[in-house]
This record gives sequence, structure tokens and C-alpha cells, in this order.
Amino acid sequence: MKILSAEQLSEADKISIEKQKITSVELMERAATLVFNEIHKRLQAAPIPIKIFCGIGNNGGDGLVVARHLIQHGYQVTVFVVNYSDKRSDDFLSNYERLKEITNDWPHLIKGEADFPMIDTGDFLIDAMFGIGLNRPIEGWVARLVNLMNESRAFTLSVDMPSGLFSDKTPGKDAAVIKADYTLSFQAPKLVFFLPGTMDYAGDLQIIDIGLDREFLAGVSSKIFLTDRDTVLALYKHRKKNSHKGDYGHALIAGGSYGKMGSVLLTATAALRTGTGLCSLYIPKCGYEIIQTGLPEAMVITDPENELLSDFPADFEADVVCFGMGAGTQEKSVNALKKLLESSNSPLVIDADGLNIISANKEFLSMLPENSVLTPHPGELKRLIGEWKDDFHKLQLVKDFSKKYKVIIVLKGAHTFTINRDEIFINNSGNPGMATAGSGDVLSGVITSLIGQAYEPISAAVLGVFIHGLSGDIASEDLGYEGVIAGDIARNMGRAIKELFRSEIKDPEY
Ligand SMILES: NC(=O)C1=CN([C@@H]2O[C@H](COP(=O)(O)OP(=O)(O)OC[C@H]3O[C@@H](n4cnc5c(N)ncnc54)[C@H](OP(=O)(O)O)[C@@H]3O)[C@@H](O)[C@H]2O)[C@H](O)CC1
Ligand SMILES: [K+]
Repeated sequence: MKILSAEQLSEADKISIEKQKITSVELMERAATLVFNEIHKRLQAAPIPIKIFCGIGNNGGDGLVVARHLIQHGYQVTVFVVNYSDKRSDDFLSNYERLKEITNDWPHLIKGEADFPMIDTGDFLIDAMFGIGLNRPIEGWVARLVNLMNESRAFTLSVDMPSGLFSDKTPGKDAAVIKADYTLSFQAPKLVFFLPGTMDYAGDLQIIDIGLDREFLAGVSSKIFLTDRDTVLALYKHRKKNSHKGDYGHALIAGGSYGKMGSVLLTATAALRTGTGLCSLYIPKCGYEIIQTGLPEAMVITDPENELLSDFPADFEADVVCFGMGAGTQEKSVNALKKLLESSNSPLVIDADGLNIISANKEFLSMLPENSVLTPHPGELKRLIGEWKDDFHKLQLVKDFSKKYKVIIVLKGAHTFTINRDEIFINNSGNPGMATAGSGDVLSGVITSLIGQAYEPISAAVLGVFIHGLSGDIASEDLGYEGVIAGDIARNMGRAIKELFRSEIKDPEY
């Protein structure tokens, strides 16, 4: 699914009005009625005090439409117009008139602090002050109203965007932004809903299809995508009946050290559970029995050293090599990676200490084969590319890095971002239970396995990240977030792949 900018959404709005031969107020009615339906579905006519805060633009217009429907369905509603400007939009005005026709309790005008209502923790707040039209930070008494709403801890539902949140930049440090519990957003997700610095403002997210012009949405260009089931199903390669293990690649996983053999064991388990034909490990001698006992399906080659890697088998032929987990960053391990980069022509996946070694030896970067996949968490990324000012700056730095070194970056997080040159793929499977030791080692195994099975590295990364998250979702259904450990994610990979084909399963929540 494409992620669109505010400009593209406004354009979609205009084109839909033209092509569908409707007025903009009819489009507003359609969009806001869908918001009402979602609220009504959940509240089921409960006698909860609902306070709706409307701006004076079209986001406020949406709020007025929602208010009208709620009142007509017998809800206990108080409407406030947050009068931050005199430039009321036409569609706001026409819905203002329509609202006045159906109730004697006309909207209360807020022109300053003296007009602020009491907000109770038990109220249900609807935030329809600003949407995608926000073009500067919220200031003065409007900012104080936002803070009052946040401090009330009342359940807050934002229409389209939490007010104060820009769709294309990070709010300043003390900016006034609604901290929504739930956001119902129109047509396409916005990038800020997935960035670590801003995702919490949106709370639980639901995208509502308001029927904007399909042709425009299909044709509009975007380099940012939310990975959904349709995307990954299109990437998935079915196995042929007439095939054997040689058709599914030979993955070589190099890493581990004394006390950290579990990491490579997890990576190799995940690689095998994701369908690699053959899996070999290159490890220090001390890991031999651990691996042969823990994972009899894998083959083992040992380094001359007992406790850490020091070398790499120059003549080993693998379809893909994964390097780094548990490897340490000692001089001998640096030498092992250097040897690998000098001798191997296989596609590479680099994780963990492999990335730390590269960060300390930047000359290795130019030795990486084109389209190597690097899988940093934010700490490893910082060592690799330096500090960033905010999430948007970080994305720019990663895109520049990806272009300069011709590599794919899988930036791990609550929403993992896969960045390939200018393109960004945002993952939306997975859950907080996956924030556990070894989860990243499993992900490297999945991506490695898929590359070995002849997936393009970018497809392997996007698909791998998605099914890794799905596997975590399956594991947590059974075990709860706290109960999930990395081995569970590895073990459930096959179920996750099967799950892709269960058509009754909806996309995971954002
Ligand atoms: N395409 C769709 O998906 C649909 C969207 N709808 C809804 O419309 C809003 C966008 O409405 P818009 O009127 O463009 O903008 P806002 O309501 O977000 O803002 C109104 C005006 O507020 C001014 N502004 C901006 N920032 C500030 C600020 N910090 N302080 C005070 N005022 C501010 C700005 O006007 P200026 O001339 O003063 O700059 C805005 O224009 C969208 O989010 C949806 O909710 C449709 O209803 C359905 C289709
Ligand atoms: K809003």
C-alpha cells in the first residue's frame, strides 16, 4: 500500500470530486459518516459524554458531520468550535448550518482560555481540530487546549490526524500535539504514523477507505510503501512439486563466540524453518557440539580458533553468506570478515557485530557486494552512519548511504523500515513481544534463507521482515507478549508462511 503525502491526498480529493461528479461537501459527508459508523460500532449507543472539538477548516467540518450523526443517534454530545482563525472553510460552514438545524444545543465557541470546558477522565473526546492542513505549530491558547485534552487522560479519538502532528515533519520538542488513543485516518496511511518519534501520537490506527479515485491512487507515484499481505503474496515463490533440496539454496552462517553460540543457533534455525535447502555454519571450535546437538539438520565447519572467529574458508561455495551475530569485534573477528569480503562472491547479509566491525573499519564498506543486506538496530545504525536530528533526517541519511554503497538497509524497530536507495518499505506485522534477545538473529536467518532460495535481496528483505513479524504474532497469540522468546519466532516461521494464504485473515493491525 502506498503512503501518500498531504499534497497527494488533497490532489486525490480534488480529482475524486471531479470524476465522481460530487461536491466536496458530499465527499466530506461520505468520509465523516464512515468515521461515525466506526464510533457507533464501538460505542453501541452507550451514554458516555462525548465532547467534539472542531477546527474551522475541513477537519473541523468532518467533526461537525460526525457530531450531527451522533446526535441523531441519541448520543450525549457537546460540540466545541475551536476558533483559531476567522477563515472558516465553505464545507465547515455548510455543516455548521446543518448541525444547527438538528439541535438546539448549538456548538460552543472557544476563543480563548476562558471558554475552555471542564474535561473529565470519563469523557470521550473527538479531536477534529487540524488534519492534513496543519502548516505551522499550534500556538497560544490552542496549544493550551491541546495540553488540557492530553492531561485529562480522557479517551481521545483523532479524525484523520492527531491535531498538531504534521504529515511530513517531526514536531518540535515541546510542540502541542494530541496524544490520541485511536486515529481514524482517511484513505492512505501517513508516514509519521510509523516513525519511532511520532507513532505514539496516533495510538491505535485504522485507515478508512473513503472511496477516492482508484485510477489516481493506482497511478500516483510514491517511493514509500506499507507492506501488506498483498505485497508479500506477490513476492512469494511457490515450491515446485518436482524439486529437491539443491533447488532451495545453501546458506552459510558465520558467527558466534564463546558464550554466544546461541545467536548462530537461532539464525540457522530460522534459516532452516524458512526453507533453506542446506544450512552450514562457520563457527569457532567451542560451538561444534552445541550446534550439532542443538540443530542436527545443520552442517558445521570450524575455525582454527576455539573461542572466536579468525578466518573464513576461502573455497566454500554458498548461495548466500550471513555474517556477524555473536561474532565479537576483536581483531581476529575483524580479520574473519575481511577474509570473507576478499574471498567470497556470494550475496551477503551482515548483522550485529558484523555491522560494528564495519563501523570501525569503514574501508570494508566499499568491499560489500552490490545489494548486500545490512540489518542494524538503531544503535548499530548510529555507529554506521552517525547521529541524526530526527526521524526524517535519519531516513535521508540512510537513503544516501544505501545509494552510496549500493546496499539494502533493514532498520529494525517497532515498524521495521527496509530502505533500498530512494525506496522505503514499512513493515506492519509483529508486536512488542518480539523485543527480546535474539529476535534480530532470527530475522537475519530468515532473510539469508530467502536470498539463498533465489529471492532478489530486496524481496527477501521485505518478505522476510513481514513473515518474521507474523511469526512473532502467532507465537504471542499462544504465549503472550512477555512469554515469547526468539526461538519461538524461529519455530513458527512455517506457520507464518501458511498464514499468508489464509484469506480470511485480515492485515495485522498497525
Ligand atoms: N482528501 C481527503 O482525504 C479528505 C479530507 N478531508 C478532511 O480535510 C482535512 C484537511 O482540511 P483543510 O481544510 O485543508 O485543513 P485543516 O482542517 O487541517 O486546517 C484548516 C486550516 O488551519 C490553518 N492552520 C494550519 N496550521 C495552523 C496553526 N498551527 N494554527 C492555526 N491555523 C492553522 C490553515 O489555514 P491558513 O490559511 O491559516 O494557513 C488550514 O487550512 C483532512 O485532514 C480531512 O480531515 C475531507 O473531509 C474528506 C476528504
Ligand atoms: K484531527
